[in-house]
Amino acid sequence: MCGIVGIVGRGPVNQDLYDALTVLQHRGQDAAGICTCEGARLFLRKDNGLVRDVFQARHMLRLRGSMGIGHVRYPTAGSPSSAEAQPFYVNSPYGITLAHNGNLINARELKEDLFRDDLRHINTDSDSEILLNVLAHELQQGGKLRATEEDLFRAVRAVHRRCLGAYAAVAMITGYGVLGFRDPCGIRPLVFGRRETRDGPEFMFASESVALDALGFTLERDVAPGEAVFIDKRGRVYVRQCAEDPVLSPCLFEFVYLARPDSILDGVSVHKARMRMGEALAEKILRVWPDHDIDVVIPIPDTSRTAGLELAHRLGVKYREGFIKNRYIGRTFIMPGQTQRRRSVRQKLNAIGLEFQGKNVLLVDDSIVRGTTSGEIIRMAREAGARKVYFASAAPPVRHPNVYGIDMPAADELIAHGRSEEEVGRAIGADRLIYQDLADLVDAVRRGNPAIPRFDASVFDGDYVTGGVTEAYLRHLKALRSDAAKEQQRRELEAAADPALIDLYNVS
Ligand SMILES: O=P(O)(O)OC[C@H]1O[C@H](OP(=O)(O)OP(=O)(O)O)[C@H](O)[C@@H]1O
Ligand SMILES: NC(=O)CC[C@H](N)C(=O)O
Ligand SMILES: [Mg+2]
Repeated sequence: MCGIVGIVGRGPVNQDLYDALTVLQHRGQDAAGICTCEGARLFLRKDNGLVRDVFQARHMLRLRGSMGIGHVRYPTAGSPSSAEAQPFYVNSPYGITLAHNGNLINARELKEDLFRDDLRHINTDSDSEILLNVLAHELQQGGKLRATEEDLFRAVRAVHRRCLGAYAAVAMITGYGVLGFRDPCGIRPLVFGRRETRDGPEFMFASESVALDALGFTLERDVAPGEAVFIDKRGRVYVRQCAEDPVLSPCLFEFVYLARPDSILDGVSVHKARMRMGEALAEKILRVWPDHDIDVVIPIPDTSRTAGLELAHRLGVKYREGFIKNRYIGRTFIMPGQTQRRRSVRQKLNAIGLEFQGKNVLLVDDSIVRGTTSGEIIRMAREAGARKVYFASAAPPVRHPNVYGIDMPAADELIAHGRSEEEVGRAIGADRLIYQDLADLVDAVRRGNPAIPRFDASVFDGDYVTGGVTEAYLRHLKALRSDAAKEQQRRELEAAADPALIDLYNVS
């Protein structure tokens, strides 16, 4: 996932965009970018790094204008080069910049079509640059000097016809306004909100509602799957359903891990959904292991805390914070390489010995993906003197690659791939491992909004809601993005004398 934001304001928006990105930092730690618009002029600053490192005071001063978009990146396509940081820009027509969360499955075919039929050059390996150019091409088809909102909606309709995969996006049309749209399955989240000022209302799009809260915007609603919402620079809002058969199918993993607990996505409070996950997991433990001998429940910070607390409560067992997290180390799962992830777990978490000594502990995590965290943490619990180390996961086994914006490209990097639950338990070194059932996980989320017709649960069940995910595609993805392939990319980038950024003039 990545985090995206777009604001149409009444005064300068640079600080608000910056603040919103810091609140969305948990969705992407690799690169950050902001593009603002003043009159007919765009200002862009993007680079690799955390938000606080990418934007210095001198950049902020130059990001002028009362509308803009921003992005924090967690790459799922292309390379980690700063040239693939977002927003992306294309000059024709109108000067469009775009920030994207998700992943296009048919990026290869689209790139070929853009080159052969649409005569468009794509300069990077990022699927987001492709999405932008499809949108731009379709807008250009209108052949007008100035686009209307109808032209924008027509272009989004064509994007839906051509693009396959997950895309929640914000696009800024220079001097005109900001457009937010979501793929027909609504896999990745996108909300918009409003803030009243003396000069009139201001509007904001964001991946998660928490960014609206932080900036004093009131959540209006989620952008519906397939829908496009356009806010022009005067603050007029235009809304249109642009997909023929939209079916809301949000990614379950957003609720398990990706989103912040204080967000509300598609009407579901992430915090409450995680509490229900903990309850359901406790019920399962009581069902399959009624005579358990668990002395204490210990969550693995941060994400599993909410589920862990409820689980302990329902089991009637003590809950203790046995691991302390170094608050200056980010999320390990979304780090780019396995060596870095493994090292970071040890640096990030430290055990408080007395919570473990001589006890049978149940460690709880929200999910086990590559098994980096669980394996390391179980070792730490034993070193701290635990007698028995049990492990519970608030999500079912992750056995299939993700193709919709989470960087899990190769099945064989997932610890549960090709392994039974018992085998995973042995592989991570647990005395017993309990996984949530998929039906219980779905129920825990759906109870927050019973109107959600289905979820993308592909990492658990291998059923990809958009269709079109072939064996050949999965092989292609693995070849491009396995840990080994990424390591190679990283080395090549480092070796390049000047990984120059060929893009819109970048504020330096
Ligand atoms: O099996 P793995 O491949 O290790 O992935 C799963 C772990 O990674 C995530 O934690 P992370 O450190 O990213 O973030 P958090 O602090 O939000 O829990 C997640 O919460 C699990 O703990
Ligand atoms: N995680 C995401 O949403 C990634 C967006 C886009 N595919 C990129 O790699 O930059
Ligand atoms: Mg974690």
